[in-house]
Amino acid sequence: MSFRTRRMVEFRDTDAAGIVHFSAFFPWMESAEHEMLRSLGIKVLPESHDDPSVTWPRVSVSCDYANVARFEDWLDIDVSVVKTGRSSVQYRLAFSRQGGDGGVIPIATGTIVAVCCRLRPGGGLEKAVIPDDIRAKLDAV
Ligand SMILES: CC(C)(COP(=O)(O)OP(=O)(O)OC[C@H]1O[C@@H](n2cnc3c(N)ncnc32)[C@H](O)[C@@H]1OP(=O)(O)O)[C@@H](O)C(=O)NCCC(=O)NCCSC(=O)c1cc(O)c2ccccc2c1O
Repeated sequence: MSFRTRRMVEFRDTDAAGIVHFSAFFPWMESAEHEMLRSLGIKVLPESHDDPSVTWPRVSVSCDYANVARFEDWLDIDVSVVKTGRSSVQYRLAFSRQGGDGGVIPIATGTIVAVCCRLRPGGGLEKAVIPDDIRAKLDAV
């Protein structure tokens, strides 16, 4: 199973060559991940340092590019959980668009590894085991 969302390519996402700049994919990857977490009822960020809920700093992010995308293209983003570890979760974010013939054109594939952490007073991060209820939700994606 995966979570699907969409983004339209805005003018600001494109470069002098008229195609989506490589860096534009990273905010889309992040906001698609957050949208998926919210859809599962998982808080993206604790409200305060006293809030016992967890936070998800990333330790690795990458993106591979297969085909170009252009201004006003609609991109489908399929978010899936590749694996959950003790504290880490690896997401795959597959970008694609519809071709003129109705086929699917792969555009890019991103990977994010986030680590479940609790916020320490003062703002430090402490790695934490992914809580069972959250793991069960993530493993279903
Ligand atoms: C996050 C840390 C506190 C972890 O510390 P520690 O060194 O103890 O971690 P480990 O080495 O034990 O690894 C934990 C866990 O992750 C796996 N892992 C680590 N590195 C990689 C990697 N490169 N690739 C793949 N996997 C990796 C490792 O195998 C372990 O897996 P287990 O499942 O076995 O436990 C510490 O690393 C730290 O503080 N790092 C800096 C984090 C940081 O500053 N990141 C950039 C900014 S974070 C950010 O931008 C951000 C964006 C968001 O969208 C957020 C959304 C919601 C909340 C927060 C967000 C956020 O902070």
